[in-house]
Amino acid sequence: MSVRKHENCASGCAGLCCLRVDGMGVSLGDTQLLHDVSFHLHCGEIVALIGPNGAGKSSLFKAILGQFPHTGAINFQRSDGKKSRPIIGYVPQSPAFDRGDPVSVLDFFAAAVADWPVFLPIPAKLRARVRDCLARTHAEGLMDKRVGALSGGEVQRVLMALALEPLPHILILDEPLSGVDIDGEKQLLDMLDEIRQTYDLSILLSTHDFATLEQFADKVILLKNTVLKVGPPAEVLSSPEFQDVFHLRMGKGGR
Ligand SMILES: Nc1ncnc2c1ncn2[C@@H]1O[C@H](COP(=O)(O)OP(=O)(O)OP(=O)(O)O)[C@@H](O)[C@H]1O
Repeated sequence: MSVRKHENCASGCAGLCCLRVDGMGVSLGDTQLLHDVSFHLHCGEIVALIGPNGAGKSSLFKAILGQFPHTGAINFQRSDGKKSRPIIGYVPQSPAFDRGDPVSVLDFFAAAVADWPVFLPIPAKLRARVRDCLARTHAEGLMDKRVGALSGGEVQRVLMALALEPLPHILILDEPLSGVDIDGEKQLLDMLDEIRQTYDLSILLSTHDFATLEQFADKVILLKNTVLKVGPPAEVLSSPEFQDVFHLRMGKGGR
């Protein structure tokens, strides 16, 4: 299922490792949010991070982004085998625009990618660049819409387009499916698959929507302050760890 074009990755993980987290811990003040977190994100993979509220999913993302201090190691393996800082595209949890916000998607995007003041007319060249960026997530038709008038799915497509400029090595999405209806969810998941194939990047996302995991995720990480289980969706969803964390009582016949 995965598109793995980085055959030349030098070492570890059968030469396909993209992001490697080893024994990572995160503490804020006296509170330890994460401990002994280890996992690999392979090139071209879509990996879903699941866990109950407060499990530390957003904190894990923030540590990878360098926003939270951490212990342990977070390494990125480039396709030429060297270690370096990756470009990471990030869409935070529940970003919302004020419903009355008069700023257009074009204005918002131009301000974000080119520091262009919203009160100045946007030159044709910048407009074309914004259109091209939005086209990566099929959101170019939203360019002249007010950001406050976007649906949940449309907000995600615009913010994902922003996270893809410049094209990152890793795309991190914090609960991209929340606030998105069933049709929008299908569109977003199809788009994620298209993005990873087109741009050859790895995607790490958190979700509480377990029903769709088998459709799109190559691998699932079950987190509750540490990694409890990693594996293909079906394996994690049927694991005792998953049942314990979500207080499920399964009969002998499973589901
Ligand atoms: N900046 C912060 N300062 C102090 N505690 C924090 C901070 N950010 C998160 N926490 C705490 O860390 C714990 C993990 O929070 P986090 O947001 O990472 O969990 P989560 O798995 O993303 O939860 P949810 O599924 O509800 O979004 C929570 O108890 C939270 O209160």
